[in-house]
Amino acid sequence: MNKPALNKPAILALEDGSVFHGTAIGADGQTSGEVVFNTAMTGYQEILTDPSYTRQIVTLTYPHIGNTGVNAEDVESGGIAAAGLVIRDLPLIASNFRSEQTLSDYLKSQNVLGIADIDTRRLTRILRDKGAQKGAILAGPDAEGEDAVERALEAAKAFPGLKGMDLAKVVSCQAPYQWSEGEWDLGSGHADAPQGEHPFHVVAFDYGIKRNIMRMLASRGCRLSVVPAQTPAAEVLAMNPDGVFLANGPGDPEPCDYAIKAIEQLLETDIPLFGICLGHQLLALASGAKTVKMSHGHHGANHPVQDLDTGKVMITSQNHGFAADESTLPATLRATHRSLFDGTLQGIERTDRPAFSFQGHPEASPGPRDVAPLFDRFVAMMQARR
Ligand SMILES: NC(=O)CC[C@H](N)C(=O)O
Repeated sequence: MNKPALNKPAILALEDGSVFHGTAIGADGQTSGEVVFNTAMTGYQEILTDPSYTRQIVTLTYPHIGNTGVNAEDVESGGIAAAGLVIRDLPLIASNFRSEQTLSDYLKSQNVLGIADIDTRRLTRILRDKGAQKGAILAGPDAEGEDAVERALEAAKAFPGLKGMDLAKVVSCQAPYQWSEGEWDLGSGHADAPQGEHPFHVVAFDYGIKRNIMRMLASRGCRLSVVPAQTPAAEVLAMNPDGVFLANGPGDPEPCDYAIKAIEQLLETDIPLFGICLGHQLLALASGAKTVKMSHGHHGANHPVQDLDTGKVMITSQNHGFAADESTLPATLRATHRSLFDGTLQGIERTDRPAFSFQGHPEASPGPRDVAPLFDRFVAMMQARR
């Protein structure tokens, strides 16, 4: 059974003074972070393990979360990265042929807090109207006692906020590694992708990289060397890459000066560059544009994004709270995509060399695949340079 037997209390408090009382479904204790809502109807496991959610507490607008349990194959990184989970209802039973553990047990085993049985519609309306909020969850014994609400509110207000926070270097790998696993398949799972005689050597900066991005590159004939976020450009060039990939990642892109400097230097070469999410924002910054903090960001799996050249609309998965500011693009950058929700810049390319980037990202197995052609484009750029 999924339901906590003892109905342990949990409290969620926001910086604006809002308080929600619910049930603890994960670890006991206290957590704080920026509270954001995600509108995806599926993929809670990919969301929780996306390193870009570091220091964020995620509430899912879809009411039933946990139905399909969790499994070892669908993780996007080594474990849960989100600072906490907020849901309406945890179903009684987790049922799926791939399920290995319940969501509740998974949260507990990773020492991550979760709160259920709260009005996530009320919460989402607050976040939509006031913007992402600093927040805190208290769960279990911490949520008991007369002063529990006061402590929760204090913890919420004490969170410093993500603006100015450099988290890429915090979540990045500490040493380089190789990646060869390809995209998931029902029969073979995550087998190593077959590589031709001359695979493209891609050096990927790990700012908080999601595994499925690496899989999509590997499945397109790339041999990946993943390097820590603070690796200098000279070290990357010494690895003789066919292309360089700039990963997604958490936090504010602006303070990542080491990354911006390395990208500036790589932009002086003719090596193709491809960036996603944080990597997109860093390419913009390294090219002379600016980034801004959005009010509640984009977090979901069905965001329409328009290709400005063809007019075609892609359905994309999104998770970002910062954005490259289109009004600051220098002459060397061209806008290629925009959000059809709110007009936010979603894609750019350099006009003077092979480099481009995109704000949305690919999800693991069930997610939208409209971004796949961007990966093909990167491979075509590397092919053209050979
Ligand atoms: N998914 C990402 O890479 C997010 C980038 C950045 N941390 C943001 O919130 O905008």
